[in-house]
Amino acid sequence: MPGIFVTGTDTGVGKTRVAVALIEALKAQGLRVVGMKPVAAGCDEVAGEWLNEDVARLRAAANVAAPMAWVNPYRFPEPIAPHIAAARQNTRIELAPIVAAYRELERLADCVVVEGAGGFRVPLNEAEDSADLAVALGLPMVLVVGLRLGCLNHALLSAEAIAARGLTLAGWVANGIDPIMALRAENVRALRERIAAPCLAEWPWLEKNAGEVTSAMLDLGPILPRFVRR
Ligand SMILES: Nc1ncnc2c1ncn2[C@@H]1O[C@H](COP(=O)(O)OP(=O)(O)OP(=O)(O)O)[C@@H](O)[C@H]1O
Ligand SMILES: C[C@H](N)[C@H](N)CCCCCC(=O)O
Ligand SMILES: [Mg+2]
Repeated sequence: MPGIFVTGTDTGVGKTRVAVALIEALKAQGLRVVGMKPVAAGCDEVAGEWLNEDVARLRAAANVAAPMAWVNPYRFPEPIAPHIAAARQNTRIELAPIVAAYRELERLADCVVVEGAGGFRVPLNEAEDSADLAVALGLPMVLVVGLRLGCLNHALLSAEAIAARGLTLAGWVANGIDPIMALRAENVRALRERIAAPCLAEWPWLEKNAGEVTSAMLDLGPILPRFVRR
């Protein structure tokens, strides 16, 4: 059964929010959904274990329980570039165990929502990057665009790179991460005119206490057929 790979124009652009919203929206369709964060850099120590906040949020949103080793095969304490974080722990991130963990999750659920680390070309080891992981998993992509000055270039480069790898951009989300961005609507329009894939959501800047996103905040319509059993 299929999954979806959530990437972004950068780190800190709202990928986890979108991944959680996708999980919520897919659950609302009656599907069994699990999240996956293959590589997480930046952990808190909880009861002697390293725990990453994104991983905790994806697990909390899922309606399928899965072992931590499958949901998050690689975790590193420092919130830094993953290949550097791995090297500093004398580890090398390998794609094969991630793909194997994904296959296990695929067996458990109707849909696996995978959140990448940072943007599409973030290195994972000296030779491979997040784009190679997306290709190895062969998943359709959702691109989260963090709306701020500079995002037009980052979004169009990301969309081009996704296409260049032969991957499908299933949709994108315009996420208002800058509360005082000038002419936000005009910028979103510029992206709508240039990105062929559907815009699944346009989110304003949300106050810290606005709570978690809900399934209602995402238009799953254009990508739902990918998640319905034939
Ligand atoms: N629409 C929004 N309005 C206000 N704040 C937002 C919005 N979207 C995301 N944020 C905030 O921006 C920060 C980054 O969001 P998030 O953690 O989802 O990004 P990310 O792309 O998953 O980052 P990472 O690369 O670390 O996984 C968080 O503090 C989040 O609450
Ligand atoms: C620590 C952070 N929140 C992410 N997990 C990793 C972001 C890596 C970005 C690397 C880069 O593009 O320069
Ligand atoms: Mg995240």
